[in-house]
Amino acid sequence: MPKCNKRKLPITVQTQHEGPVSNARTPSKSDKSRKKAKRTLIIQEFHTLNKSLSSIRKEIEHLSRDSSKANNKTIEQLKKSETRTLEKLNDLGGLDTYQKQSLRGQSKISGGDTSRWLIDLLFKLEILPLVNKNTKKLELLEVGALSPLNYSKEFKWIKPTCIDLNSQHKLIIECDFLSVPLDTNVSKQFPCPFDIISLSLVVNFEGDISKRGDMLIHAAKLLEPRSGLLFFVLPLPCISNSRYFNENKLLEIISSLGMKCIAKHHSSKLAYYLFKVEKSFSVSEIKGKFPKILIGDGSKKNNFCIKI
Ligand SMILES: C[S@@+](CC[C@H](N)C(=O)[O-])C[C@H]1O[C@@H](n2cnc3c(N)ncnc32)[C@H](O)[C@@H]1O
Repeated sequence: MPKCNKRKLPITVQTQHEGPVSNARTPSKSDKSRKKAKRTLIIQEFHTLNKSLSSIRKEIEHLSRDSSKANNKTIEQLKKSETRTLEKLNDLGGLDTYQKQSLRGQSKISGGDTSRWLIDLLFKLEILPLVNKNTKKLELLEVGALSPLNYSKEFKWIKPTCIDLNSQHKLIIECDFLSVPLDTNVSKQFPCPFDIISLSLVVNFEGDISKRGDMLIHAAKLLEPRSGLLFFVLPLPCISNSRYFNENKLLEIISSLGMKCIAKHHSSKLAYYLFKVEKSFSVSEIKGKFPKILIGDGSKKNNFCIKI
């Protein structure tokens, strides 16, 4: 059974332990908010460094195609920046620490485990519960799973396949979503097509804007034709405050991938969507249709984008 190709992690993973936990007293409210602020800072810093690393590596790749002297000098400088960025990521504790901080903060920072929004919706849409005992369980692919138990209350109806670039549990398959094979015969680990794919706070984690587009394309291809559901969550500022992206652009991309939005919700921090597959699409027809172009400028805006 071919194993899913592991993507090289951008960092040498090195776990940093938090300071000793004192049992002497119950943590006060200010202790908790200090910890929460620290967690948020680590997560934000990790995202920023990860994004810089992606841009630096893309630039090196681009310049390496032309081996002029001037380019060689710039490449050398870029490689130094790459090393410095990797060192900073290492100092933060790497992807492992980022994930542990994200997991601890899942209920607070993300405003709750996002899977609960999906589950409530599946009940509202009468997709759950599965009333007929003989009905096959829903095959769900959870990408970027920090715990294999997010759907434990629904195990009688839902069969999750959990993956992550850096697995935190033996039930989470360590692999890159983009290498999940489309054909079940290639690997029994992945029972595609899937009824549901969860891309919750994963696409914004990827620093390369073209790979973000590739993730949406891959999700659309892996879903059950005409009924598959894509659960998609982004931090709200990605669609509400970006120079290059907004909800209209997201929905245009989704529509060109043959899907339509059947539900959405904006919390104070996150934008939740449920997209449903309606028809097939051709990758060659949509490639190049969604470039990075300025939608609206402003000093307080961010640069989030998804490119196809
Ligand atoms: C913010 S964290 C976890 C998000 C979690 N799903 C949630 O909703 O709270 C993002 C996770 O996505 C994982 N990830 C990012 N890109 C991935 C990819 N291409 N394949 C698999 N996992 C990926 C990262 O390793 C990280 O653990």
